[in-house]
Amino acid sequence: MRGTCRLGVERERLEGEDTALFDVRCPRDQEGGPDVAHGGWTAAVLDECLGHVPLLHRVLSVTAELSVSFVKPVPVERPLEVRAWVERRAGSRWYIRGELVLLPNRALLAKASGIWVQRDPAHFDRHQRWLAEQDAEPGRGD
Ligand SMILES: CCCCCCCCCC(=O)SCCNC(=O)CCNC(=O)[C@H](O)C(C)(C)COP(=O)(O)OP(=O)(O)OC[C@H]1O[C@@H](n2cnc3c(N)ncnc32)[C@H](O)[C@@H]1OP(=O)(O)O
Repeated sequence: MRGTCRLGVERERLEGEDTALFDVRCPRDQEGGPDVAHGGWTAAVLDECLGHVPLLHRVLSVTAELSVSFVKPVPVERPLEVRAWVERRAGSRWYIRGELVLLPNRALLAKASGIWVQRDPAHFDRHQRWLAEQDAEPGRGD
């Protein structure tokens, strides 16, 4: 699959059944320090890539948990790669891990693990109904 996104994911592909690879480049406007990515970009791109693994299996899911280790500063505007793989599945829960590396040497820059929960397409309609209830009953809080 080819395309671009605002996070700088340029290409994604499955490698075997349970691993996906993504060509990534941190855009200059995601800079958090001189020539290095903001940590929020690193977390977001790992969320995006790891969360695409269920989608590549035609499963709609949302992030329930995400843990990121920032190993080294991430340079902007350099070719990077995210590798994401399924560690295990339990019912509707996908336990996924991933790594962000600098090409061409594959130096490890960040790693992540998280849980994605399968949802049906009504997930966002359900959210809108919940939001309408919140608006109708300000102060309820649940
Ligand atoms: C249809 C999918 C389309 C996929 C493509 C878009 C990908 C988007 C990728 C993302 O950006 S995900 C964004 C970051 N993640 C989230 O927004 C997830 C927010 N959390 C949840 O929706 C739930 O906590 C979660 C589904 C992860 C938990 O599922 P569980 O099975 O562990 O718990 P449960 O279903 O009991 O839901 C926990 C609470 O969330 C509530 N909930 C679940 N789905 C909801 C919903 N759709 N709208 C409103 N509330 C919802 C649920 O009622 C309950 O509330 P209470 O504790 O008050 O009882």
